[in-house]
Amino acid sequence: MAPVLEIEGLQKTYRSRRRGTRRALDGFDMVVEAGQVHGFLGPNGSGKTTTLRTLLGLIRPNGGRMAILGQEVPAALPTVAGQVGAIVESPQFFPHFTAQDTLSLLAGAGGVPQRRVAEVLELVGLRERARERVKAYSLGMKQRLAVASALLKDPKLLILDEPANGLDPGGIREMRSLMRDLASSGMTVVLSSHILGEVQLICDSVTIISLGRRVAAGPVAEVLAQHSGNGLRVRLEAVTDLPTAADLLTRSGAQVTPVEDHLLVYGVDKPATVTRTLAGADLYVSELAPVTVDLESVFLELTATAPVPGQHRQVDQSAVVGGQSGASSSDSTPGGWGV
Ligand SMILES: Nc1ncnc2c1ncn2[C@@H]1O[C@H](COP(=O)(O)OP(=O)(O)OP(=O)(O)O)[C@@H](O)[C@H]1O
Repeated sequence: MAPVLEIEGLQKTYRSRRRGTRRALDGFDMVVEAGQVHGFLGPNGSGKTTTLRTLLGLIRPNGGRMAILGQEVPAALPTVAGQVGAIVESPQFFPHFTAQDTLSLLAGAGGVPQRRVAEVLELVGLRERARERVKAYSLGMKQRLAVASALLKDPKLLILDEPANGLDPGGIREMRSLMRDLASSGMTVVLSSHILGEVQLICDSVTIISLGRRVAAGPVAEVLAQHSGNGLRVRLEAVTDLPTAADLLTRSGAQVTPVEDHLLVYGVDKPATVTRTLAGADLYVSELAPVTVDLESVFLELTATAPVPGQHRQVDQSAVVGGQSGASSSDSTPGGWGV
């Protein structure tokens, strides 16, 4: 079966008189298989929104190819649009409309049966507040309404840019179970997020983008395993023996980093090498465990965005190409992608 989403070698360069030429996507690749919840991760300015907007036909790319549900886009967008629900950037709603009216209007415009309105209000937890005006909604309630609008047409592919934005912890948990339920019902969900602990809990697979290029992709467990580095955490019965142990292991060829009450040991062929080396010097191991990494540390390593003490990281990830281009920035189409 063809992947639900396929992007190959996507290029996007923004040109503007004032800001010059900036490369936002530099040969970006992404594949999402059916029925997955897929996390799309990257630092600020790395090209996530540009990718999603390009995919939805809101921006013209400079190169590469994209396919949704096996059909090349943007050419096939009129055919596949009915099967894609998306929220990219905060959608704007009429403040004086209620959620019920907003969704009824969108359903009417999109040829969706009105009974679906009640279904999606229930799904996102807004049923009891559906008859209040949107202007009285909190940020999290507006976010739920946005998700409801993207779900109206019961899409095969749901694309959400920062769906947990503004949600309280309970809301984040509800959004997590909603995403999982949608995926179990056969929907494919692509979500961009900066809440990496959440992504690790929700997502089956991830793509990490940095500087407009893919730097990691695959099932979450595989991405974590590839970056665990086969390290070992070593504790000894006596903390005072740690310097001696570090010295011994280093001399046997391992890379050793002392961390408070234990050692991180890399570059040994098997755990038994550590125990044998240390036992030979009457040093006894009280704990020997593989170093586990989380998505956040993999992300920080791959995107080189870990905080450095005393430095203020500058946010922009995209590369400036040459100087002022003189070309106009007319390649962006305004508008959203509701029903
Ligand atoms: N319309 C535009 N004109 C010029 N440059 C743009 C435009 N839109 C985005 N960019 C630039 O392209 C780069 C990628 O931006 P993009 O919005 O895709 O990043 P992002 O990964 O979604 O970031 P964030 O996590 O902050 O939402 C940034 O340097 C941004 O300033």
